[in-house]
Amino acid sequence: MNRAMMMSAAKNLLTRYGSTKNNIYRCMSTGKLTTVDVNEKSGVAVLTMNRLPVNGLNLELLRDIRNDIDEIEGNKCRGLILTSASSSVFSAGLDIMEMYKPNQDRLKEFWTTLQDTWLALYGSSVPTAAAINGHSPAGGCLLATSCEYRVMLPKFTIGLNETKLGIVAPKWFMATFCNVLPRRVAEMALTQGKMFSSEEALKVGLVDELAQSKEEAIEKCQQFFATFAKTNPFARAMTKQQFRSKDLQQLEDEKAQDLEAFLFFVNQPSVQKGLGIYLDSLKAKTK
Ligand SMILES: CC/C=C\C/C=C\C/C=C\CCC/C=C/C(=O)SCCNC(=O)CCNC(=O)[C@H](O)C(C)(C)COP(=O)(O)OP(=O)(O)OC[C@H]1O[C@@H](n2cnc3c(N)ncnc32)[C@H](O)[C@@H]1OP(=O)(O)O
Repeated sequence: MNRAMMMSAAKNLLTRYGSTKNNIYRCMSTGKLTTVDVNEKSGVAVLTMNRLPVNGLNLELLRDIRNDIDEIEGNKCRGLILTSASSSVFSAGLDIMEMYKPNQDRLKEFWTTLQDTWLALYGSSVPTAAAINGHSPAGGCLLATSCEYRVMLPKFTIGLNETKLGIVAPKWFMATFCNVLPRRVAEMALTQGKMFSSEEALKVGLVDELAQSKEEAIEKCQQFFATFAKTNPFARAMTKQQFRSKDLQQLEDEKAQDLEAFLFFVNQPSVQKGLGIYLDSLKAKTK
């Protein structure tokens, strides 16, 4: 982050926090595939993904999440908890149908919206946490690890499994993973396409706590936010942004090249073939 960007971020944060210390704000749901509920007392917003059955991240769901994050930031919420309306899947990751035999204009829009959603979530000045109440592969894991804290229910799985699908996680997926895990653990897991059980994820630090129910997970996320009670919100947000600025700046600088690499990669006949086989295997499971 250069000096001008830092000053502008500081100005935004001062405007947000300057005179609002003890007030409670209300946020409103913006999306059709998401809901946002704000706890009137704590000011914490719960953003629920609601594209059942598996919260596949298609263009419309990503747009809704992105708009919600902007609205939660704008409404001066005290925290953002990301969770799912499904009782078994947090998010199945990117909707593979967006990448398989794609319409090229939509494909571009899809990837650009994913980039923007990540920039908004990873760079959010609002404290963020994920209540992971179901499986969370690939893009689902990206969303969860973009948050500052993770609480997961037992007996589910989480990880970046891209290599198992014959695709390569982009650099910013890897950076997000490395922000949570020791580099060696991250490299091993990424190259193996490893999906961690909830219990394994806790052990390596991919998640911070386990909870027995969604309600308990949300409560634990709220408790995490409470640890900031005696900190200055502006100083907290600036500190977070400085920790993450290198990763954020890298994607900002390379957005166009990243899009080009994605389009080139996804349009390779071998990748299309692999995605087709993977989709068939998923569908065969349900027959
Ligand atoms: C040199 C290169 C340099 C740089 C690289 C440049 C570019 C990189 C290029 C690409 C990067 C892309 C990064 C990709 C990220 C992703 O997120 S890819 C998606 C990965 N996701 C998965 O692998 C998860 C697959 N799903 C599951 O494992 C399971 O569905 C589940 C564990 C999540 C849930 O299990 P169940 O509850 O049993 O549900 P079902 O399996 O029965 O599924 C119900 C229904 O949903 C369909 N479905 C599931 N997941 C997806 C999905 N991700 N996309 C689309 N559709 C999905 C499934 O087929 C079922 O459909 P129906 O049979 O009901 O029609």
